Amino acid sequence: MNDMTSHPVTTQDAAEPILRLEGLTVHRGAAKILDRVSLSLGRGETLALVGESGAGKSTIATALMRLLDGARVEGRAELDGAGDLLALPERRMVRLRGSRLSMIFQDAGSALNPSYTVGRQLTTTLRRTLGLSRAEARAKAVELFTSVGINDPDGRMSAFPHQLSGGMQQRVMVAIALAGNPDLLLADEPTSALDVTIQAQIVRLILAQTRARGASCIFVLHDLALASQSCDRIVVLYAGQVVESGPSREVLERSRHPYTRQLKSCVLEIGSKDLTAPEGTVPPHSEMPVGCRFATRCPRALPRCAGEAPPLVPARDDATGPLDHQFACWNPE
Ligand SMILES: Nc1ncnc2c1ncn2[C@@H]1O[C@H](COP(=O)(O)OP(=O)(O)OP(=O)(O)O)[C@@H](O)[C@H]1O
Repeated sequence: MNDMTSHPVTTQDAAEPILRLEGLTVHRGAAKILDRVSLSLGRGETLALVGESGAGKSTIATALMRLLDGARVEGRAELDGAGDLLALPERRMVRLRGSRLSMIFQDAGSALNPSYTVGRQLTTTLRRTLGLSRAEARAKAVELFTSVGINDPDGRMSAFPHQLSGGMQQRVMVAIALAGNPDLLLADEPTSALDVTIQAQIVRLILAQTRARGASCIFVLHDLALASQSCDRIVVLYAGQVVESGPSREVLERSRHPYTRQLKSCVLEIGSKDLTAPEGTVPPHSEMPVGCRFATRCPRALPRCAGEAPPLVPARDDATGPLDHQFACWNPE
């Protein structure tokens, strides 16, 4: 089993937030896919979004990139020095994508363009984001391929995506995401399409490269053990709402929300991989309770929980800010 406590606790005095997300709400028709999600990310910090399938993790990342289609989005996402990502004109977003913020998608095989060599896809990004000449972009591409662990980087420049393994394709995606020196990386379960043996390597690679550049990263993961080992902070989502958040070690060792406890016990029982969901199912959007959304599955539910949604509150009396440990529960552990 993984050592879930090995990662250092990040302090709240981490630098000024690079991202402040406030009240992100996403509607699809009558369904509220995300409900007032707020989080802060310090410069150079790594944050994991954790929760079962359907919790809304990918929706947060995609909303930040402004790549959600067919959804109504409310809230603010203040990226330091750039303004509110949710309100900027599209032409500003086009410039920011790849240069200030980049996304690494779940399945590199479908995110890469099958018709162009991977070298061309990387050099195109380098030329667009850094304004390099053709020769400069090629040299930089080889350097980037080397830094993400691609063997024979020069030779691989002329490979098409289908000629590479899944792990290599994801390394190419990482190189493309890093090309414009973004200060915020969004990694959406970047290893879900890969063999278990390759998954940890890719997660480590992304975090090492993020840290080496002093960038920040939001990692979408559903493996709580991997999240706590690798990221500074954790945000636990349930049915589109934040139920607990804070420094990884605190959230893990002093979990207050019964759902976090259940996620944790699943990991402890099963080992680090293959997280199965806690017992029961998330209510469908059409039947979402008005009170705590977890109440229908919660072993500690009180009559109050069904009718009144609990607010996020600090886990400790001496808590001072949004980077502290917080939870939303009327009857915490
Ligand atoms: N394009 C879409 N059209 C309609 N509903 C969608 C769409 N994309 C996501 N949803 C719904 O939004 C909710 C949140 O989905 P999302 O993919 O963000 O969850 P997730 O936590 O990332 O799950 P997973 O781990 O399975 O990727 C789900 O109920 C999903 O069915």
